[in-house]
Amino acid sequence: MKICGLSTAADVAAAVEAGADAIGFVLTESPRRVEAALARDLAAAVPEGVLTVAVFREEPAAYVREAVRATGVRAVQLHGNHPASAFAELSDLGVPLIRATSAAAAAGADCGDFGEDLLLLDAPVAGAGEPWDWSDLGTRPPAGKWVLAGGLSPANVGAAIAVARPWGVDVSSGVEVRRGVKDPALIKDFLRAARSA
Ligand SMILES: O=C(O)c1ccccc1NCC(=O)[C@H](O)[C@H](O)COP(=O)(O)O
Repeated sequence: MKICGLSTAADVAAAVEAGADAIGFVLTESPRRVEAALARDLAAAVPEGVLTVAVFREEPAAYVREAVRATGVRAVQLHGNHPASAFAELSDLGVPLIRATSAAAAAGADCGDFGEDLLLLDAPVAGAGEPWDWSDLGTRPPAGKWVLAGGLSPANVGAAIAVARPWGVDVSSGVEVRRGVKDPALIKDFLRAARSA
């Protein structure tokens, strides 16, 4: 269970306390973008058992590499149309690589096709809070570890898990009161609903 787009110490603490398995910091253009120095400080307060993830779109490998070094995050999530070589280029970082892609663009994809450690199937626009039709995934799931994202919320995550049977779930907009502003109560509700699904 990953909570993405965190930008304050209070929200990070709320996510950790409520049982998040992973926490995402957006280091690409977004209303949720955080500077590397802030991501470093927030990540430093996260216990080892919770995975910290740096989220990028199509920045060059050198930028990703430097951001990982500067922030100390323990996983990388790449959105966009990356070729397999982009993952190969980052494999020596020694952190899990997450391939985040629009499910529509990646029909029939399996985790590992591009050398990634985790496949994240998202809505066409990342971070927009738009649900999509994930019902087919229950009958034709990707092989390996995959995460459902895009328009999830405390209200729909239970039904989404029941239908799509993902390995994990990821949320951003659905635990916000407005774009970029998280609500600790919604984070708690989301994790409780996902856990009991
Ligand atoms: O959050 C963003 O603004 C963002 C911008 C660019 C690339 C990725 C971004 N977010 C990535 C995420 O992991 C989101 O949690 C995921 O797309 C689901 O978002 P939402 O539909 O808002 O729950």
